[in-house]
Amino acid sequence: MGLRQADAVNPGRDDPAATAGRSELLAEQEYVSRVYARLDAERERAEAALREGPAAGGGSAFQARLESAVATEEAARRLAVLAGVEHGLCFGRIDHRADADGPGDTFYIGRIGLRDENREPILIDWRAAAARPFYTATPGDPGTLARRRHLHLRHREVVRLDDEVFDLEGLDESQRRGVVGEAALLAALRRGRTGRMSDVVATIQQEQDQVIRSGLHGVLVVQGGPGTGKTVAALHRAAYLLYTHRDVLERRGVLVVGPNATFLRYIDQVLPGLGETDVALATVGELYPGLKAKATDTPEVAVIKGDLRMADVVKAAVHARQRVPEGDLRIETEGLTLVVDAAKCEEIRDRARALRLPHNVQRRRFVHDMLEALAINRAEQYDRIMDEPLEEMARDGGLPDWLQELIDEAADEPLLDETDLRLAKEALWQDPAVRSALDELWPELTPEQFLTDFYADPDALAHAGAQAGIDCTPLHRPAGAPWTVSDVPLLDEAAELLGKDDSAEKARRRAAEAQRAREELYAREVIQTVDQEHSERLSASDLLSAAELAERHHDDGPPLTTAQRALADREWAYGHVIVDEAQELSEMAWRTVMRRVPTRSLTVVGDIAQTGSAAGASSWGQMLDRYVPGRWREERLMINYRTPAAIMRVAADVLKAVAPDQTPPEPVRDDGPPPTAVAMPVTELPSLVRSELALITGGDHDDIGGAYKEGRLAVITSAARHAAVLGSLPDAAAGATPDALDSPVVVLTTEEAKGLEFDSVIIVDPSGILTESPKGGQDLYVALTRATRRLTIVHDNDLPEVLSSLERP
Ligand SMILES: Nc1ncnc2c1ncn2[C@@H]1O[C@H](COP(=O)(O)OP(=O)(O)OP(=O)(O)O)[C@@H](O)[C@H]1O
Repeated sequence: MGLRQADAVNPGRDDPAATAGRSELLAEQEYVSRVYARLDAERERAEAALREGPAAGGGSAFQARLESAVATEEAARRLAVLAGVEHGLCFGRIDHRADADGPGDTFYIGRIGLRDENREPILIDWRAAAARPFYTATPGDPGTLARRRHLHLRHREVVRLDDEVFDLEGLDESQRRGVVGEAALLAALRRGRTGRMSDVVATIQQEQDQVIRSGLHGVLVVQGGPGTGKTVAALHRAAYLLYTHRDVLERRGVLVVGPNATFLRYIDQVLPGLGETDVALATVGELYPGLKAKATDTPEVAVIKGDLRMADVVKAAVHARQRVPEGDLRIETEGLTLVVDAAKCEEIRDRARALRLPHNVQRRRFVHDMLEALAINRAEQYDRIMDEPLEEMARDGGLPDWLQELIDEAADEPLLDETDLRLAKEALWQDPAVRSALDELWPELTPEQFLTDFYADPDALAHAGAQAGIDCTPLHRPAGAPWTVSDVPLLDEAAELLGKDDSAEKARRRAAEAQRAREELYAREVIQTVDQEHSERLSASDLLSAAELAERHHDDGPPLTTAQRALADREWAYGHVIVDEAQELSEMAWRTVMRRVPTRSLTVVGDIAQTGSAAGASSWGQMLDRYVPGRWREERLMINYRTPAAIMRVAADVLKAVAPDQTPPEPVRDDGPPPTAVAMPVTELPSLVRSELALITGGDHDDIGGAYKEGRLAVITSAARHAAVLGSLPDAAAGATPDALDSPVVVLTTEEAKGLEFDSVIIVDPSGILTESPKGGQDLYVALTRATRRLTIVHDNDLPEVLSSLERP
């Protein structure tokens, strides 16, 4: 790992090393204060820009409004970035070795880059190439570094320094005396948990750095056991990619897909702390705009809904909504029976289908052709009615020559000319009987209506299932049932196949586009002007393209961020997508995700050994080869930063039993007490929870429902015991709700605990967890690896064999 614990600090007052340490601290404090002063100056400048808008100048009112929009957005964004980086702004320093040309360079590394009044860099952004040695140097391969220093800050005060000296020869005498501190990583890992993930920008490890800085293009799989920092590395990767490819990604956006809302809340502070405030976060259940599906299906139903064959099922079911009548179409209206014969109906349907457009767009052709057939039939019937008196006259004594001539002339003309036909069709479309007959045959459908109807119709389920070779009968459910997470990929599939009849919208947009093209040209000129006027600020063109600016100017109301606009648009194509806990996604969920990133620029983060969903992945190739055959690359993370070694040994026993081909990660921590197993009834949980809480929060708290800043405990239970556990801990938070993270004690199922971590974990009913799902072994492995400090297993004298190595008090 390349980390070396440095010498003990806090020696006596007269100790020369202590004196050197103090002066070193003072020197660093001076530098850090300068950096914060620059941050303050930048903030003041952004605030002033926000207050005052652009400097008054010539130009039209339109130009003034555009300038104001650019300046305001730039200032607001800059302010958000500057506010997010206050904590631990400057955390590192690297000293390059001196060489023949003179002393080596020194750089300070921070969350963002800053320059002094003379435009000289005083803080290097951690993502810049010049900062990379801070993360990659090891004692074995220090590159050109002589020393790496971690600066620990409390608010704006430098409280400790940790040094790793790679080359004592390369340091001068005063620098040698200044070697102080202990390894920063271990200090970071020992911190109490707060219910929110922190960034690790100061202590990124080499293998993680490789993941973070891997190229933008293609699919990168990050496979690693629990606690290896997959999530945290993926989030730093998002920040790195935005920094390095801002031109593409700021416009197209970056999406992070996580397993549930709690998890997203757990990670939502990491990116702002890294200076990135505009990344879209969503669960699979939120990928269909307008819906926040949280409910889950039974494993049997989830497996069916996640099966790739469901794409064919949806297609067959949409096809089944494009019907023709059993025989001829007959519609009673205006005292007539309008008729379109069966062959014509089929011809019309087939012609609409042949367009190979979405259902709702094809419907326009179907309706159009049907109305035409009906109009002609109506005209023919009227014609016959008109002809009847003439026929009678002809029978009774013949027609006068002039009338016969008129009739012969009319016979050569079509029954309806173009205008007659259009008017007739419009009139028929207003006729409720006609409209309902055509709606019945080829209805206009929203994805929600389509899927609701489909689930509620056993015949439709059986028919579409048979066509795709999968039994869909278990999907039957009444209309009005809540949407589940597994429904979302099916809604998305349906949305693709149904499409929207947006002809009216398109016409409006075409007119608007012409107007916008003119505005865009104008905006481009304004951007150039603003760039020149504020050249030392962030360039306006860095932030906004002319098209975007014109579009924003055009809209009323506050401008939306890229992330907001992307999340509201089902057809948005992201510049990069990160999928966390990706092993849980079904084949159908992958289809939904891939649709959102046509460039296939993805980071896929997960652990095949932790797959809990029966519809999830058993290998990465199973899910990815379909989209990028043989073209995805894999990085493996092997070190566990979360779980102490004693706990990890127990987890490894479980992994060996359920997935012998998987290797558990190597724990970096070897502290904390061994995990224990206690046989006791659930009713005794409160006293155990209380004593555990006292240990992780400092001993003076006894309020399970109160809020502590640090120290979190989770009770992870089988579904069978869930209600009983909750009953015995009425003050604890429950379930995967975002608020649960603020509570010191939370009760979770294994599914809900995925991706999270707690100082102390109590697992209730391990036998139940093992046996109640086909992936029970994986679920138990996940539960065992959530603890950062303490683990207790509560059982009913039925400890599974695989946990037999646990200590029993
Ligand atoms: N380089 C690092 N420096 C400090 N802390 C780290 C580092 N890497 C990981 N951690 C910490 O280790 C813990 C586990 O990280 P993370 O949740 O990203 O792991 P994971 O691989 O996603 O785990 P799981 O698969 O169990 O969800 C977190 O508290 C994280 O902050």
